[in-house]
Amino acid sequence: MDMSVTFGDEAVAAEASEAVRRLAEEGVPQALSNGDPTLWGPEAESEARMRLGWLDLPTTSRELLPEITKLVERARAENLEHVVLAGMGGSSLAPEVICATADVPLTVLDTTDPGQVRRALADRLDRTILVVSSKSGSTIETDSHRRVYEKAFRDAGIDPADRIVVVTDPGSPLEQLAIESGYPVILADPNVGGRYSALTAFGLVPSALAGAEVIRLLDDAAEVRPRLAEGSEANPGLTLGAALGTAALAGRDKLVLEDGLSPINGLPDWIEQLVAESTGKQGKGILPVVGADPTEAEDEIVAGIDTEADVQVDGPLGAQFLVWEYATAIAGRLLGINPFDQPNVAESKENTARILRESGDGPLPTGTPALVDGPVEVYGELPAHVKDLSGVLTHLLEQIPDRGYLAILAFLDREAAFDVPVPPEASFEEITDIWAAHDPASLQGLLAIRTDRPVTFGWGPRYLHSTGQYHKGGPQNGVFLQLTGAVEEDLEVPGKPYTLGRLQLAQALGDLDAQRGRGRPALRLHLTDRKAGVRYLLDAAREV
Ligand SMILES: O=P(O)(O)OC[C@H]1O[C@H](O)[C@H](O)[C@@H](O)[C@@H]1O
Repeated sequence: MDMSVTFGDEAVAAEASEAVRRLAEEGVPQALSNGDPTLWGPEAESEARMRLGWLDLPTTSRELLPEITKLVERARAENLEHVVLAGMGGSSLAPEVICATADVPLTVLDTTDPGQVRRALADRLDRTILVVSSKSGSTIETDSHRRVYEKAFRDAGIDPADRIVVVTDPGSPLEQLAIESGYPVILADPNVGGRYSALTAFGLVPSALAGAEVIRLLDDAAEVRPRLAEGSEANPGLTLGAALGTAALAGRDKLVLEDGLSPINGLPDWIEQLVAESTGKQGKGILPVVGADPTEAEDEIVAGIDTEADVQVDGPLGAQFLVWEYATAIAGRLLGINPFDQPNVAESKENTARILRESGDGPLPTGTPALVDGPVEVYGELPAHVKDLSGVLTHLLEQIPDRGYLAILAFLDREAAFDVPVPPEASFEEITDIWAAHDPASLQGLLAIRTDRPVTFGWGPRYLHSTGQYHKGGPQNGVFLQLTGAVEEDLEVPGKPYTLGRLQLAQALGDLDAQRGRGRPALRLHLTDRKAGVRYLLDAAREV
């Protein structure tokens, strides 16, 4: 299957074609293909100089294959069939889509929800292999997962050194720890940023362990690679980047991502991080909208993966990764931003660290609820006429400005809905209905039909490493609805003064501080009983 970018929207096609011509005249496609770090201006140059390694990965990553094969053979020989990946953002989003597309099971831990981590721990610990992936080697969630698993392995009489594999950058504190602990380390290419790292060790190692055929990804990427030097619409990365960039400049800066019934499963979540973190800064950016239907709003453009849309991007997964990365770099140039930094991500992390530090052993600074409706407490400022939960939701929707959006950010257990018992004779449709009725993510669809503005949904803290950059650094027209929940059974983080549940709440509060500090409307709904709270909230949304 060949990589292609085609258009269902003539206006987008015409703008893109004109921009392709201009960019070609300026020599941009050739320069990008050659790894020229000057394409994003003098301020971005030093960062870009060490962030363009992704262009060579279809060739350079092949060096990893013998090492990966050895790891896979060892895991097979020891019957380690449950592959758990601890990694945030760029360190887990690519393996998630690679494994979903290959239809091989991978348990991804990119959460601080104690229930979700407990579920992973309870699943075949005796046959678990844990991949600890972190480029920086200092990400708090990933560090916590490693600590939790080390203890669990030891408690079960298993040597962690037999079960933990580390993927990190050379020289990181995690590399050092791995060496000291006797964990095998696969070093990733340091000249590739996290969200561009799908075809590095970060994408390949966990995916191969889970059973995906990773060489195919490199072969498919290698096949499209020569076209990325071309100065014409035969260059799919140039065409896609020109379309995204010119559409955003013309005001169509909400990018609805659809993968329909495509054989590629879940790529929009990966694109979401790439596009949001790369472009959402200096008050500019492209907002990816995943999991929602197009609204036909004027500021929207729809991209389809192997699916008819304004811009349709067809091709195999390995080539898609490379083409979207190239396109994002092109769109970044057109928008006049540095697509390789994430200047606002640290802010929420710092807020969280401060909140944990200042609260010591005492309660976290949650404040007092402005309203309590059933199992839901509402934190934040509310006008006097708002008396119940559906009033709260209506109030939030009314606050979305022109060209703005609502972001639902759920610091909850992403898998909890699937634990709900289903009758043994239930049909597939009945089962999915039961799940949806217990899934906080259903709130996105329920609120989306009550506004003509985009509604996004992100799981916390996962989104902090993805759209969180856009929410803080992009155009300031977001309205934020946070969901948190009471913790029934918490989990210690060995060697740390916080539990996972405490960390999770501190992360929510830290990001809320960042949004409120910018004057954005932001409310936190706290579910004092999670299961009842989700149902109550979804019912309230139906009444809006
Ligand atoms: O791989 P790590 O260093 O643990 O980083 C994981 C993620 O964390 C940060 O928040 C960055 O903004 C992301 O781009 C990155 O993918």
